[in-house]
Amino acid sequence: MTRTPVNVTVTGAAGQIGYALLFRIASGHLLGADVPVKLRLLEIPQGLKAAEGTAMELDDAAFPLLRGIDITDDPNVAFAGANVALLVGARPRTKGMERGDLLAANGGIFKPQGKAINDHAADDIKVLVVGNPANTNALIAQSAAPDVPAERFTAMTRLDHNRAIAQLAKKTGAAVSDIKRVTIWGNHSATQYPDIFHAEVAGKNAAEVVNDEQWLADTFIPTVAKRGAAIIEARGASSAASAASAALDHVHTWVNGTADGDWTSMGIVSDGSYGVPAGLISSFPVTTKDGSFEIVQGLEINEFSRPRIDASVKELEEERAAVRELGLI
Ligand SMILES: NC(=O)C1=CN([C@@H]2O[C@H](COP(=O)(O)OP(=O)(O)OC[C@H]3O[C@@H](n4cnc5c(N)ncnc54)[C@H](O)[C@@H]3O)[C@@H](O)[C@H]2O)C=CC1
Ligand SMILES: O=C([O-])CC(=O)C(=O)O
Repeated sequence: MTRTPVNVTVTGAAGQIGYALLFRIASGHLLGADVPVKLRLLEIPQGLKAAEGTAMELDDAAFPLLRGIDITDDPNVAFAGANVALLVGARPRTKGMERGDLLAANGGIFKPQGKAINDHAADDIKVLVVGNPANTNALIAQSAAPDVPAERFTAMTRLDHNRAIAQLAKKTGAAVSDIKRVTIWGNHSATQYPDIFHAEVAGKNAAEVVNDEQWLADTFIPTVAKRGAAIIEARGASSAASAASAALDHVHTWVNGTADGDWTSMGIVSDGSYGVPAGLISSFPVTTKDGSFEIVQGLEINEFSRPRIDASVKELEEERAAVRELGLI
């Protein structure tokens, strides 16, 4: 194989998502089965030993696509020449803690990382922020990287998107693969709005197939929006393998494109579409092609959806005000 390896930087590499993520990146699930990768693992000093253990296991798996692993606690080294950066390292939410509580704890991590990306990453860098609060952490990193096009900084709502597909498939008895055009709007938090009014189940409008607004309001939306908390309650730890899987989906779709007739959900810098104030990193329906994406335009937002989108966007505005106050943007 003559292809130049793609440099993939993963922060929080010794954490539980990192452990579920790295082996699948190395086996080709991030970029494709024919794309060699070099991994850069960024950890805090206390995490370096565990990251070294994971790197030993990666060696032991003898992945043909894996062309090297570097481990460091220096963001300037970790992001040097990076083509893809997965910003996972952060403090996970624990029982009873809301994402707002995490702003101050995690915000400080993302500013220096954004600056290191600005100064050292490759020109085609694509960034996915997974660490919570993901949208606002992405905003902090993006604000610290004025030389990188703002649209290269994205936040993960693909797990919410996938959760919404799974719940809709269960309700309708359809296969997951028959569900298209689900949208997550707003923040990756309990205020997010999973929207099925434009979605399809086996080619039919999903809201019409379900035909049960009470189920939408009282079951579907809260189940999807609070799924993270439900997993923590059940598992005693936050989602890890499903989060890793969604991170792979997010980047794979960004790089390789959405299927015809379908779209995905990504937290991206708003251009003002759908009344979301420009500059906020908010989740939208997007199509992707050749490594770039566009917001799906022209969707009618009905009376059920409008206040729900607005509520999540308001929360994002509050988070932005809070990190401004903390001097993080
Ligand atoms: N956007 C989403 O859909 C989801 C986001 N998450 C978030 O992902 C993040 C990671 O989750 P887990 O892997 O379960 O947490 P974890 O606690 O198992 O691992 C986090 C790792 O990050 C490392 N770390 C902390 N600060 C760092 C820094 N400045 N640089 C590099 N590494 C650093 C820690 O040492 C630790 O190894 C959490 O914020 C969690 O809330 C989790 C699930 C879904
Ligand atoms: O709720 C959490 O802290 C983890 C998370 O983001 C999710 O599972 O969606």
